[in-house]
Amino acid sequence: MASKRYRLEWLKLLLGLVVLGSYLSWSVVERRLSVEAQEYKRLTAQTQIVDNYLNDQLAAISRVLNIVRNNIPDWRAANDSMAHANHEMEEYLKALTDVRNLSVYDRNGTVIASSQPELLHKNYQHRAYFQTTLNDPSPDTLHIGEPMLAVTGLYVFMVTKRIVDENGEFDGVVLASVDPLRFRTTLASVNYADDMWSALAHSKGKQLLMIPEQEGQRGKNLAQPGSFFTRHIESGRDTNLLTGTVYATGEKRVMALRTIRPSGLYLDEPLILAVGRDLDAVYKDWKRFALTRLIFFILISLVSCFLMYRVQRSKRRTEKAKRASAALIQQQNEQLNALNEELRKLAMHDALTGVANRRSFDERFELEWRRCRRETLPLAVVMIDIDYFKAFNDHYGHVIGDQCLQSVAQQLQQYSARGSDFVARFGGEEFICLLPNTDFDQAAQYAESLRLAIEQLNIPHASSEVSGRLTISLGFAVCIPGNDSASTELIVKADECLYRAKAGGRNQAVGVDGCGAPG
Ligand SMILES: Nc1nc2c(ncn2[C@@H]2O[C@H](COP(=O)(O)OP(=O)(O)OP(=O)(O)O)[C@@H](O)[C@H]2O)c(=O)[nH]1
Repeated sequence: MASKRYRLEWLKLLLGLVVLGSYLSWSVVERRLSVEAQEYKRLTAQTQIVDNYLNDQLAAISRVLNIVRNNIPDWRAANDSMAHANHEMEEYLKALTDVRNLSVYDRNGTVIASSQPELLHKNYQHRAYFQTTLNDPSPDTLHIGEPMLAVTGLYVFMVTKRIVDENGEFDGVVLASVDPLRFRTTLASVNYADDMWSALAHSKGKQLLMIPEQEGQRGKNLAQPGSFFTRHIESGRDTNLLTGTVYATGEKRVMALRTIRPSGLYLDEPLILAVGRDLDAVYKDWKRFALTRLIFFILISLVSCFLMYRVQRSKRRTEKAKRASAALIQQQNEQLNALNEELRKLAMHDALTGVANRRSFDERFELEWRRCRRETLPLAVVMIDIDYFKAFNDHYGHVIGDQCLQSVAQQLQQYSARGSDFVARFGGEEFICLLPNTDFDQAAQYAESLRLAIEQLNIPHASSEVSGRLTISLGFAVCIPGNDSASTELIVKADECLYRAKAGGRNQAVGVDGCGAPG
């Protein structure tokens, strides 16, 4: 029962810990989702900033290229070897912060005008950007050339537009050479944490710039299987939030990727922007949060289990002590009861002969007196005295005398076989028998049977004057009990009869019925 209660307590504790654990787990998951959502939101916002900036820049470049293209007929007509054109393009260049030079190529790829005079008359027909522009019939397309290593050792990319003559035929290329390093400040401005970097790549995969700059990153081809770049391109979406390993650096990152494709411009190849954070850094605080929750949970579990164990152990000990003391009390009670019983027996029995003592007789006599009075039944009292017992003692000694008393008592007890008959030692060598519901004749018969029974014991009594063996004299009285004072009278009468039996020669029984004379 107790162990069931203890098990129930453990079950309750376990249930409490499960609830607490669930709550803590939920709070940890919820915190992670919130961190994730917040980080994704911020990263997306950062790419938007760069997108806006590049939109403006590309739109400005497109507008300037259009202006240059529109001015070409006038510049040609001026017949000053495009000196005026070079000068104007230098002025336009000042408005374009990200552009290193503006040039005009004729249909054969030779520079006929440029903001950078040393490029004049050089031929770039073999360049991919020239060929791409040549092969695209649309004059509205803004061509974004693949990044290429410039003579300066820096990666640049060419933004070009096709020039057409009055017949719509290809007549050259207007070009802006864009220096991606000029985007450095903008890219750096979106890196709001130390672990961040942002990067810009051409849609064919070549990386233009990574901020903060890392060795060997510029010009790297990102179009590799499984790279963030490839996953973004393959998704077909303009924006993506991806986590995984960065192809270019091998770091674990969360990256926001965006295709830069300004509306209103007809770009043949967009730019791809990536802004990302180190995953460990993003979840650093969250990990600490999760760890503290875990430690808290483990501590609570350990402490509560330990306390439960201690409390139950102490309860068990108390219960055990209680049980032990209850058993002890019970044992002591039993001993006490046995002792009381012993005392009661001692108090009510004669120590030498084992039959009831005088006190016990008095109680019993009173009880039987009342009962017989109530039921109007006769009650007989027989007084028994051993003949010449003093002489017996003198002759055989007191030890044999005691044994003799025991034998007589036993014999009397045996001959008082009725359940209601009662034998007691009255004092010294005197015994008394109480016989309820016994009339005079029955009492006389009983007294005689006792006398004979003692005779039959055949106890030698060499000093007896009536016989060679032990004999007894008996006096009995019988009456139907009346008032209480008559009870003493009944015993007195039995004693008187005994006296008469002694006087009459001993070894005989003398009785009296009620208040009549002895018979
Ligand atoms: N051994 C022994 N003797 C006892 C005990 N109680 C009483 N007596 C003896 O019993 C004797 C009684 O003697 P008396 O009263 O003179 O009577 P009696 O010698 O029996 O003579 P009658 O009764 O006249 O036949 C005394 O000597 C007591 O000492 C007892 O417990 N043990």
